[in-house]
Amino acid sequence: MNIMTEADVEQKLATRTNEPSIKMKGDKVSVYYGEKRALFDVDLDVRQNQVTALIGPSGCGKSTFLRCLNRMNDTISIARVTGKITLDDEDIYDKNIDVVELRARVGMVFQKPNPFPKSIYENVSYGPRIHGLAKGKADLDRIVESSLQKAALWNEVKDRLHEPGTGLSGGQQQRLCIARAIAVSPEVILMDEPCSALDPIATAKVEELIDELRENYTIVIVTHSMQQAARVSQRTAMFHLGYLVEEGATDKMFTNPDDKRTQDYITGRFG
Ligand SMILES: Nc1ncnc2c1ncn2[C@@H]1O[C@H](COP(=O)(O)OP(=O)(O)OP(=O)(O)O)[C@@H](O)[C@H]1O
Repeated sequence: MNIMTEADVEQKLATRTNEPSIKMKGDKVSVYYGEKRALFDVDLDVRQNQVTALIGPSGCGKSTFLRCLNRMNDTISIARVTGKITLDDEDIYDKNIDVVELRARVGMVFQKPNPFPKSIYENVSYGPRIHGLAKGKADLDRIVESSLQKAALWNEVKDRLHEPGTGLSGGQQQRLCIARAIAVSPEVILMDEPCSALDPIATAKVEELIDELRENYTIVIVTHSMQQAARVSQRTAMFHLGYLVEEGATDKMFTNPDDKRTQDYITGRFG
């Protein structure tokens, strides 16, 4: 007998309604930092090949939720996560999950560009090397080039691959960090305010890149900029005081949200 899994059913329903399928699913996710509870029973789906923006006032739990998606909260000793998070229907908090492999499948780009103090080439080739993804030097060269191409940085750095990554401009460094994330062929890319340290021109470039990356990756982005959320995302999730207030199509969230708190936040009444 052919038994359908929950993911099969979702895929079927998604096809029928023309909705992208669900890549990651948060089910009653709560996070505690010691005694303090930072997230309260968050149910949130992340759809395949879409950009999901997490918005809300400072301290509402956006980054905390983002870090749950690749178990970065494991690195914070006082953090405790409850509830369930799946990636393609697989529980990422299961004891058999290899966290290093999970973080290759669900990559992360941080607020401040953080290239290693190594060459541009080494920044991008490090991940594929330690994950054994290249079959020799030529293959590694190919991965480095294609990752830099996909991060829209190749033309600017192809003649200086062996110079330090830290010598690039802020915007270039952030695209280098995106290339580094892409190099291990992730399925999901998490971005925590990736443009907050960039000037408007570099920000526009990264936003354009995010839109292109959506074709091949699923993206979740934390942003303080309402304009950015509206420009780059298809879905928006609004957080407030550790609760998910509402989630929906970005167009609707910015024109006709259901919750007054969303309305107040997007119109700049608080936050
Ligand atoms: N490492 C930590 N240790 C203790 N408390 C933390 C830690 N990280 C976050 N918190 C607390 O958890 C709550 C949610 O923080 P979080 O950084 O997730 O919010 P945020 O919405 O991303 O905020 P911001 O927009 O300011 O970055 C806050 O009250 C914060 O002080």
